Amino acid sequence: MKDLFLRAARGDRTERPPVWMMRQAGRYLPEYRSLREDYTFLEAISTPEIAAEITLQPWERFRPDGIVMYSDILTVLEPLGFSYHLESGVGPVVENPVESPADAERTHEPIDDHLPYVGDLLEILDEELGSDAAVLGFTGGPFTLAAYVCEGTPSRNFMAVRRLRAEHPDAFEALLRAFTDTIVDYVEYQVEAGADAIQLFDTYAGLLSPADYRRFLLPLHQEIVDAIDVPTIAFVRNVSGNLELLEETGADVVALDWTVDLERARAELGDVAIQGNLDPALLYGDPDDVRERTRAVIEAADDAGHILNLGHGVDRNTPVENVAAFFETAKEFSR
Ligand SMILES: Cc1c2[nH]c(c1CCC(=O)O)Cc1[nH]c(c(CCC(=O)O)c1C)Cc1[nH]c(c(CCC(=O)O)c1C)Cc1[nH]c(c(C)c1CCC(=O)O)C2
Repeated sequence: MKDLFLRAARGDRTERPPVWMMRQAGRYLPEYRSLREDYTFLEAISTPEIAAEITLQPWERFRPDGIVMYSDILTVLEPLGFSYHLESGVGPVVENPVESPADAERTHEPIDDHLPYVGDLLEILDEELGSDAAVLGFTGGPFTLAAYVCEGTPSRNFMAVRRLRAEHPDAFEALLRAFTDTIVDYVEYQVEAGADAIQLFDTYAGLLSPADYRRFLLPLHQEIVDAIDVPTIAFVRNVSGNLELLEETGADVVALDWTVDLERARAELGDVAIQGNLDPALLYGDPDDVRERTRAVIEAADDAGHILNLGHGVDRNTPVENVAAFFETAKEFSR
């Protein structure tokens, strides 16, 4: 329910935790795989009716409290003049990556000119779901997008952007600035189109040292959060030792990966709402274990607002029955 989702996002301890799952629309669902046979990824995300159908597939099965629009963080590359395509077995490939400091100096074209399909999708979802579920928009964060356009392909350690920070700190800052300006316009556009909440996925920002994070990135996260008039969720992986960096963004909800102990997080973070954090790999196990471990997450997060989620996206071959067990455990919980 939308109301339950929004109450928890604002920090209320709710009768049960609202629940959604990162990547809940996607490859673990047979109906998704079948629809994708007819469309490429970029066709699917840029055709509002198809994207809406995909977004609503998990809604039809599990009735989660939050529905995340089917899209990708890389769509904002287009207004900034980057081109990319999805290569099977590799992932998205940026055709004109950042290779020199001059490539980092960019201005963006209007969001509306490039991404009208995102607004159309949010409008369809808002109309379909009404008060039944919160519609979640999202954006990639400046560091994660910068990491991707410097590297050009998926990477384990994104050395190219970290090298840019060391060799050409001004260019590094200019690139983060260009993404932040684009992101601010993009999130305002999503809220206008009907998003009930926005998640900031700066997934890779934990690759920065805490000092660099604080210096280069935190003010930009704050700027993005400030621009959003609906509840915001901040997600960064691998920052378990520095959770205050997420709280200081000013986001309503701090999203945690599964390496964070929730009881410790509660103690460190006080009353801010938290989201997470079951290890997605546990969904390959026995359904009874999934239920037990999910209940343990709910109980550990007990004292203030909690939105139940995984610690990152659901993996592509996850048994649907375990996804169902996860959602059911949240819905059956009561306090
Ligand atoms: C770098 C990056 C990308 N995408 C993303 C990142 C940041 C890091 C992270 O949080 O994982 C994040 C992302 N990707 C997607 C979302 C939507 C939100 C959500 O569903 O929770 C978000 C927030 C959908 C998607 N993005 C993509 C899919 C899969 C599409 C398909 O193959 O059917 C989905 C559902 C494609 C994509 N897009 C990207 C990659 C690397 C891939 C391939 C992934 C893979 O092959 O496992 C770029």
